Amino acid sequence: MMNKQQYLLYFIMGSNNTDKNPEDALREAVQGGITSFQFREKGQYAEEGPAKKELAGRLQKICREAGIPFIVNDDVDLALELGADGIHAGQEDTPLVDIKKRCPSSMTIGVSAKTLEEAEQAVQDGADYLGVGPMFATSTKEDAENPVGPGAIRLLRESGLSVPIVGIGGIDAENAAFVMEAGADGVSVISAVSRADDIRQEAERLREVLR
Ligand SMILES: Cc1ncc(COP(=O)(O)OP(=O)(O)O)c(N)n1
Ligand SMILES: Cc1nc(C(=O)O)sc1CCOP(=O)(O)O
Ligand SMILES: [Mg+2]
Repeated sequence: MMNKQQYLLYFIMGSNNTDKNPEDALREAVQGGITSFQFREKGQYAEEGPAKKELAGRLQKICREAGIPFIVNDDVDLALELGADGIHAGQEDTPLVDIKKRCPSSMTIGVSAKTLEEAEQAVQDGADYLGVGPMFATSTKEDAENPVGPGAIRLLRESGLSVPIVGIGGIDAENAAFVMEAGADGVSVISAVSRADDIRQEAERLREVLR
């Protein structure tokens, strides 16, 4: 199970989120201080089948060696086959109750929520953390909704939710503080880190803001 500190800088990446070799990109992000990683292999040119599993295994190994939780996006079968540390599911993905039936209790289960109703339902169904977004405009997720802003996290906290929360969507070193001030335990980022010229330096810059 992930501890609260591990949500601080939650990096997400698939092979199409970087022009670099994904293993090199992840290694650089680890050196820069990311605290957890989600394998999100989807969209154009995404690997599938055995190639997806092999890539996931190579990235999982890097996380293991660094002592960083390795979370799989959407794909419960892959998470179980690899013995991942967790799984993240959106509102349109495998229902949380089904994930809970299949996965060991040691696995961290994250759920996307952008409204109080979705968040309360997810917590009631046993989510270990919530991913709330988009905080800001993003072009990384093709089907992203309109930004809900850090206010969405503030609302969840004011409503009494104490579950770990990460903000996601359009977050970078310039705006991450607004997400934390709203009550988040951490930020989830893709492009701010994966597309940086110097991935290690950008992760370090984010860690500076988050500390
Ligand atoms: C930490 C975190 N929060 C939210 C999401 C988004 O999940 P979802 O809505 O299922 O969208 P996809 O990522 O599957 O496109 C996430 N992946 N991680
Ligand atoms: C994967 C994802 N989920 C979102 C949500 O709002 O649930 S926004 C998003 C994309 C995050 O990428 P970037 O950091 O490059 O904006
Ligand atoms: Mg999903």
